[in-house]
Amino acid sequence: MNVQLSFSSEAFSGAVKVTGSKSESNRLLILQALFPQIKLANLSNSDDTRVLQSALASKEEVIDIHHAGTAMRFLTAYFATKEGREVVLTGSERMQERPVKILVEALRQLGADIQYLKNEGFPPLKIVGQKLQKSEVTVQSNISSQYISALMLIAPSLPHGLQINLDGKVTSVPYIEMTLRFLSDCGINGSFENDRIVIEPAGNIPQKEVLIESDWSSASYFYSLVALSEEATVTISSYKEDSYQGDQVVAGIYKQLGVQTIYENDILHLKKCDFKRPRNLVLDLSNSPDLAQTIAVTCLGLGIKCDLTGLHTLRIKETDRLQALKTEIEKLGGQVDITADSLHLIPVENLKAGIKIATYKDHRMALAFAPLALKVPLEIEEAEVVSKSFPGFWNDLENLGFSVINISKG
Ligand SMILES: O=C(O)C1=C[C@@H](OP(=O)(O)O)[C@@H](O)[C@H](O)C1
Ligand SMILES: C=C(OP(=O)(O)O)C(=O)O
Repeated sequence: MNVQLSFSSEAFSGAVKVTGSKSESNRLLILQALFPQIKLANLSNSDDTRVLQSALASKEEVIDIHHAGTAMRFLTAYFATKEGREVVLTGSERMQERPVKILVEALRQLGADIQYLKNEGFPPLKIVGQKLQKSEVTVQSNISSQYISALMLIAPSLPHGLQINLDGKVTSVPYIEMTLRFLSDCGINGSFENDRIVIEPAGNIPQKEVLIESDWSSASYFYSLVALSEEATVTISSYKEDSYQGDQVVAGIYKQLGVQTIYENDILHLKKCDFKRPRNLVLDLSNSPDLAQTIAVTCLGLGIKCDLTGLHTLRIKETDRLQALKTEIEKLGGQVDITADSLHLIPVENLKAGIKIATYKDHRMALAFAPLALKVPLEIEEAEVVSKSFPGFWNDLENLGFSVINISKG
């Protein structure tokens, strides 16, 4: 499905209920599988959460988690501890190119039995569950925090808990902190100081209901919409000021781009306001990599230069996001230079109209470029990709007054 997007006016208002955070949901589903006394509310309706949930319920030998990176990494650790269970964990073509070796090596240090079925270091994996007895592991920490969260999530179920020694500069730190906070909320003691994480074995975990906050990465697309509008107020729910999600920094970043955030109970009011246009927006996004595409596209739409650094993880996500951004922004007339870990954008005064944006099976390409329709009509290819994190997105855009026309490919 391709969609043609346009907007008749640059002024709009409306309210949107955003689904639960997929990062929070996927951590809590693993914890719930280990400790069934945990109950969850406002679970994400994203594909990535659905595949994880059905994988946990599955009795099949082959489990396909499609494009879901957290599901791949968290389930690798989870099944490695399931004594007596044998599974083959596989995923989409792209998932079979996303590295998992660091995690597999770490689990093997603990005594896990995991074999690569195709290419060394990549899914599919054959996992034969074992009783893991060791209590200390060293893991390379500059490639993906998901490996570390995966180890932390199984840690309380190990007989002696786990000490995780982090080797190298730690990336995507807020996601590790989120994992630690949920462990603590569930009554599990742990600490994360410098290059060491310690998680104690779970004692008697009390009954616990956890309310999952809505997704801040998804919220970023509404920040972009408001920033690109002439005048807009969008109300999104359900959020909290003391979020566990690192992508909450979007509120501070978009303040510089003319979006005011007002917290009212669990509702966020995003309001277009006067602002002093930065000449060049300079940001290190190593703690919030999923915001990079949103911010680059907003800057393109506002005609603001930007220098984004800390993007070393972007090349191994759903697609090579640095290359994908460069290709699509250049189609619209902008100029982009990329390195292994940075992106430099020089915007263009008049964006080219009617461009087809390719999405490379990456939900965030579709989600990030859609708000640009406030500035120029455009087409998003394979628009259904948004369901990886945000299935209701196109409906929500229509409710805000966008014209979203489903057209056939070509
Ligand atoms: O733990 C998580 O929920 C995530 C961690 C991040 O990945 P990396 O640590 O690989 O950057 C992020 O990009 C991803 O969308 C979700
Ligand atoms: C990188 C992402 O997800 P994952 O790594 O879990 O596939 C994402 O949602 O942007």
